[in-house]
Formats: sequence, C-alpha cells, structure tokens
Amino acid sequence: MSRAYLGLGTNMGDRLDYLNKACDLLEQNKNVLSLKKSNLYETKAWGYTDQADFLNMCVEIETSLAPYDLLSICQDIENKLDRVRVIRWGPRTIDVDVLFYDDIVSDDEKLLIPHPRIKERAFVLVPLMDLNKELTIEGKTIEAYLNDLSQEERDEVKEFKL
Ligand SMILES: Nc1ncnc2c1ncn2[C@@H]1O[C@H](COP(=O)(O)OP(=O)(O)OP(=O)(O)O)[C@@H](O)[C@H]1O
Ligand SMILES: Nc1nc2c(c(=O)[nH]1)N=C(CO)CN2
Repeated sequence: MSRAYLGLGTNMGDRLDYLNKACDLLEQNKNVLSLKKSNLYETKAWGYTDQADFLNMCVEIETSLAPYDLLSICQDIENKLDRVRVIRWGPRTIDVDVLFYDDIVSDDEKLLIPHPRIKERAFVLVPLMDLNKELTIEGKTIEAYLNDLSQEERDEVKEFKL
C-alpha cells in the first residue's frame, strides 16, 4: 500500500461541487483505500493572474494504484468533470495533480514527483500542511518552503468556510 498526496483546484462553475465530485470519484475507486481531506482555501490565481479566484484543497490517499495508474485516474476525473485545456495555467473546472507518491522521485516529464511547482505555490503548501507537516522536498520541509514565500503570497490563500 502506498501513500500519495493530490492537489485539487477549480475556478469555473460550481467550484465546491467540482471538488466534491472529484473526491467522490477518488473514493469510489476500489484501489483507493482511504482519503483524507485538507481544509478548503479560496486563492488568488497564480501564474496567469487575469482569471477568477480558485478553490484549492489537497487530499492524502492510501492506494494500491501504481504512480502512472494514479495519474491516469486523476486525468480521467478531469475529463469526466468537463475539463477542457485552453491556456496554460488558465481557467478550469478541475485540476488534479499528483504532488507526492511515497518517497518516489521521478523526473519523467509525464509524471514529475514531487510535483515541481509545489515549492512556489502557497495554494498547495497551505492545504498540504493541514495533512502532513513532515513532508519534505530535497530534504527541506514544506513548512520551510512556505516560510520562504512572501507575506503577500501567503495572504492570497484564505480558508474557505463552508
Ligand atoms: N505530478 C504530476 N501530476 C499531474 N500531471 C503531471 C505531473 N507531472 C507531469 N505531469 C504532466 O503534466 C501535463 C499537463 O498537466 P496539466 O494540464 O494538469 O498542467 P497544469 O495543471 O495546467 O499546470 P501545472 O502542472 O503547473 O499545475 C500532463 O499531461 C501530465 O502528464
Ligand atoms: N490559485 C491557483 N492558481 C492556479 C491554480 C490553482 O489551482 N490555484 N492552478 C493553475 C494551473 O495548474 C494555475 N494557477
């Protein structure tokens, strides 16, 4: 059994519904044994900033899916939930990224693990901290990466109360 962390994001349509549906689809997979959710966060768009605010969260799963099978499941969920690819880092109904998979490091561009942009994204680091503060990348904790970001970047991530 392996432990993986996924990052979910959405900024189109009924954002809460897309996050719930994505988590339901993961939980319904017979090879996903457990799923734990972070809090939800409303976040300013990162990268391509001229778009609506996102809702972001992370999940921790225990799974018997191998890394590439997990990636396929994440992509199937994106396809099922109306995801269309238009602009890089642009608006989307749902994005499901593989952030960590056990202690595996992969430099295959089809599946980079740990996800290469975790370190610079408060919208990923903050929900990940809800799940496991001990996670590290290249020997440095996610908490240390978060502290390296500016106050302004951290302030762009606000807890979203249901
Ligand atoms: N850890 C990973 N998780 C998900 N996709 C990945 C990962 N590493 C590489 N990829 C590849 O990235 C490609 C593009 O993914 P996607 O369209 O979701 O990017 P994005 O979400 O727009 O940007 P970003 O990767 O910066 O979050 C996919 O085809 C996938 O094979
Ligand atoms: N706040 C925020 N910004 C983003 C996000 C996201 O999930 N949240 N996803 C992106 C594409 O990977 C680009 N920018």
